[in-house]
Amino acid sequence: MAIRLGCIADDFTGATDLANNLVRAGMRVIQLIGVPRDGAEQPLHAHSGADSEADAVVIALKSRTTPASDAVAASLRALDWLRSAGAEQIYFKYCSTFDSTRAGNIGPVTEALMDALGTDFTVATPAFPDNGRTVFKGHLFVGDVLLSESGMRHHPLTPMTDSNLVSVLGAQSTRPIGLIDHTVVAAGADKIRRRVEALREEGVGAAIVDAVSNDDLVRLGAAVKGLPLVTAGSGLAIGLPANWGFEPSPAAARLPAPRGHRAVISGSVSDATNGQVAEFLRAGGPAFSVDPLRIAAGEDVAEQALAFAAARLAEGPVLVYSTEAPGAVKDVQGRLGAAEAGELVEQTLARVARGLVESGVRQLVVAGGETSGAVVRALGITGLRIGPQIDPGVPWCAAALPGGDTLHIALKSGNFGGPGFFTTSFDRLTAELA
Ligand SMILES: Nc1ncnc2c1ncn2[C@@H]1O[C@H](COP(=O)(O)OP(=O)(O)OP(=O)(O)O)[C@@H](O)[C@H]1O
Ligand SMILES: O=C(O)[C@@H](O)C(=O)CO
Repeated sequence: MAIRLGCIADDFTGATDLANNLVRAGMRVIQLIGVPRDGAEQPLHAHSGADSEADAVVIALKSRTTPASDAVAASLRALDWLRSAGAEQIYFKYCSTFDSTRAGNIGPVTEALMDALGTDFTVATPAFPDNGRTVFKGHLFVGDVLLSESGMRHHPLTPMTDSNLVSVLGAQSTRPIGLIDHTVVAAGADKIRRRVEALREEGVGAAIVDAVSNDDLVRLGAAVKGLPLVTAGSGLAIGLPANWGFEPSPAAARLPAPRGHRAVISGSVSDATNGQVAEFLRAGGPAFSVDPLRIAAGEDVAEQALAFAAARLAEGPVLVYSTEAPGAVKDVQGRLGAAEAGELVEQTLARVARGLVESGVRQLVVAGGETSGAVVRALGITGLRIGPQIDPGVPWCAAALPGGDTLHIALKSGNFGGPGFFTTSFDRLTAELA
């Protein structure tokens, strides 16, 4: 089997977000957790818990905040794998809030991929209008405010204090960065292509592209047909599958029927997840709170959580969460150290995930990018087949557990999902696939 589109994503939940948009536009997609070690021959069904057919493969890396040289090396390994699997075009996926620093990693990875592909031009747009991310005159908006006025300005690792993406990407790149603005994008694919040629002649290496609507992304998608490399958030994915003749079809999202118990593990501390936990508690769902200070004091909190869950799994989804409001998280971080607190919580939630699966959970929602990485690794999952969307950016997926069983799993990025996500996601799975 040869794939059409090969994708490299800089984190786990971001990879699923991209895969979701490709599936919605008609491609069958498999997401791999890291670059497979055994090379291109490795059968994809070993990763996905379903058949091996895929039109696109998304390789999920953890390269958003690593040193730039590590991110480049991992991305080039992923590129090699995707090219040997037949990929005709490469898509580098980063965050819709352009999470990066002056050192990278969006610029360095983009330029390394351009060099390896021998291409002199690419596009860059984090626009994802379905989730409120739009780019206008090169400036990124999150909802109604500029990126630099959004919560992202306080991000601990990648504080985003400049909304002008031409200057943000310029600071991370050796090549000149240009702009394809909304007047060009609105005029259609031919006009965009002509602007690309003009920028190329000026020696521009990459252009930020305005997009304020899905229609803009569809026009851009048509215009970048045949470009060896595109770079974007997940939004551009809605415009690419049509270049190979794919059309939206429920068949692209088909997964095996769900079975087994249901659970939610939440280690995300974002505003959206805090709201989802509050809504689950308000509705009276069974929930166990993981307290990092008790883990640090030596209590076996994972065991306590599993005992709590075992008695309630038959009732419906059980939630195990460490999610707290920013003030409480800061307090814990002040006492334990931010990295140490994160590590303790991730290890505990990963053990809880293993125990829940041993207790028969086969439908699992995980909230938080880092948390998802820890859980997926603990469960020995190496790949996911992408199924139907729950909310923008979050699909259900099927994974093969090491014993051969299928686990339905949804990896929710911290900021995504509606307030009722922790219950509606299961209703959605039943409605779509049962
Ligand atoms: N109560 C808590 N106190 C301190 N740290 C916590 C607490 N709960 C979770 N954490 C840690 O905070 C980090 C949250 O990161 P994670 O990526 O999982 O979620 P997020 O940042 O909200 O989501 P995303 O990255 O998808 O936007 C993890 O390392 C987690 O272990
Ligand atoms: O693009 C986004 O916002 C998400 O897919 C993501 O990358 C979250 O980490």
